Amino acid sequence: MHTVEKIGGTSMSRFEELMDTILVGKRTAPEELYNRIFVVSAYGGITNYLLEHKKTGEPGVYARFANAESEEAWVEELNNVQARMGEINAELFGDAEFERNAADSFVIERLNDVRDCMKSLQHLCTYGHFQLDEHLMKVREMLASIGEAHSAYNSVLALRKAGINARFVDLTGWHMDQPLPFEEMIQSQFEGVEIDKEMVIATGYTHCEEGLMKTFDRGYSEMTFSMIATVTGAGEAIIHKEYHLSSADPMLVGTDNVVTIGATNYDVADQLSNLGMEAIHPKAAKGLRRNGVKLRVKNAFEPEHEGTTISQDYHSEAPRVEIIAGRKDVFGIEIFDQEMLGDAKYDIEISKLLAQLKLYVINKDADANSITYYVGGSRKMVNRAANLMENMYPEGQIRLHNLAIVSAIGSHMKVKGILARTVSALAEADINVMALHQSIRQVEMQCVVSEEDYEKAIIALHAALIERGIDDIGSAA
Ligand SMILES: Nc1ncnc2c1ncn2[C@@H]1O[C@H](COP(=O)(O)OP(=O)(O)O)[C@@H](O)[C@H]1O
Ligand SMILES: N[C@@H](CC(=O)OP(=O)(O)O)C(=O)O
Repeated sequence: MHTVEKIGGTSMSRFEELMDTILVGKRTAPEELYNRIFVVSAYGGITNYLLEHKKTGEPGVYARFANAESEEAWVEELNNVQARMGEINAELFGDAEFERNAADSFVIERLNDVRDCMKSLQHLCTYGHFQLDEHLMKVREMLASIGEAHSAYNSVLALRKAGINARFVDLTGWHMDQPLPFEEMIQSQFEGVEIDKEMVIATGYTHCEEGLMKTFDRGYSEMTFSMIATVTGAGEAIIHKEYHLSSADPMLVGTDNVVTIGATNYDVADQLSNLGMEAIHPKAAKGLRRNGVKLRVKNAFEPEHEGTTISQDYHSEAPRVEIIAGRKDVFGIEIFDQEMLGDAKYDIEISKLLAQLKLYVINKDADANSITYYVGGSRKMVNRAANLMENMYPEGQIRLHNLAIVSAIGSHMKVKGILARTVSALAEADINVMALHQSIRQVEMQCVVSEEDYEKAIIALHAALIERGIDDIGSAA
């Protein structure tokens, strides 16, 4: 039985180490090397430059093109991407002339194609019969796909150079006549692949009728990964990350202080992804669950470690907080209006507006005459939302706050006193809790703090709720 294994962008940026761990290492026998399909993401940061920064919304090539900035602005950004890709190729292949030339020519060709398409489109849209808006999604898809084509193609070059029978499965549909539905596209591209004799490196991007970005947006490589696992009937699906899935971000709390999560469930994974830390794309989990494919998250650089199994029915036996997660760069958009009392229209209209502006609502809270939306996105879009809200509700007062959300998450937290312990840990660290959310399901407790308190709050919560533990808290609520 084979496995399907996804390698995230952060890990792809440490490719040489991957060769020694999950890709080749000490494996020599075909049964050790093959029967593994790898699905790769673009190198860390590349999709941000091609589209826009995933968290801050800072514009990349796509955003500059879509915002109708001058041609120079997006062309310059595209040239920067080309230069960055060239640097990655140089770092990876150094003096290996054949591979380096092949890698450079590959990306230059694709970037030239997309540059030509975008210029032609811009020209076409100077005629009133053609509207840029109608074609933007295609441009977005095309640009995104280059990130994954680049990293997959390079991986095959490096593996072949090391004597591995590697095969490039290009799902980007470049020069394809007609897009196929998602599942069919994967089926067709895997026809004739001999997984027991070839190490497949597939692009995390799939060109398909539905539009991968349109349907799933960022983090889409996990959708490709999940579809490949179900279509090819994998025994196990593995996500390789830079660290073990840990009790908090090891970069923030320190690798020695965090503990590795041995097992968790999809509910916890969804809370993480709502905060932007994608243990697994929520929609990708669905396909795997339905088809009974086992899922595991592993540290790409510690291949011997079992990692974390994710299942539907895992629940911690003892009540405890399992993960401290959070998000910086959160904007609180607050509207106060005395007319609001008892009128549901405000919330409906503002939610619609925020969705139109593609601002991601992480959470919201309300009292009698105010609602605050906690959103992620670019400052520019948040300002636009605030201006539009001012026009919609001239009597209302709109305020923006720079915030962070810190959250304690667990599969079994329905116990008395746990919320009090969370809040007092922050108070003891001299952090003001500006808002607090706990839903009745009690899978997470979110504390809204000022942006500058983010790191301090994560460290304080981890120390109080995980390092010191909550053993003395017991009875179920
Ligand atoms: N609870 C956590 N466990 C592990 N890593 C975390 C956690 N929270 C945040 N991170 C951070 O996530 C970063 C990116 O992880 P990863 O998922 O490998 O990226 P990618 O999306 O590129 O696959 C890591 O560098 C780590 O600092
Ligand atoms: N590179 C894409 C797709 C993806 O899934 O990436 P990652 O596995 O690095 O989150 C993105 O940034 O959205």
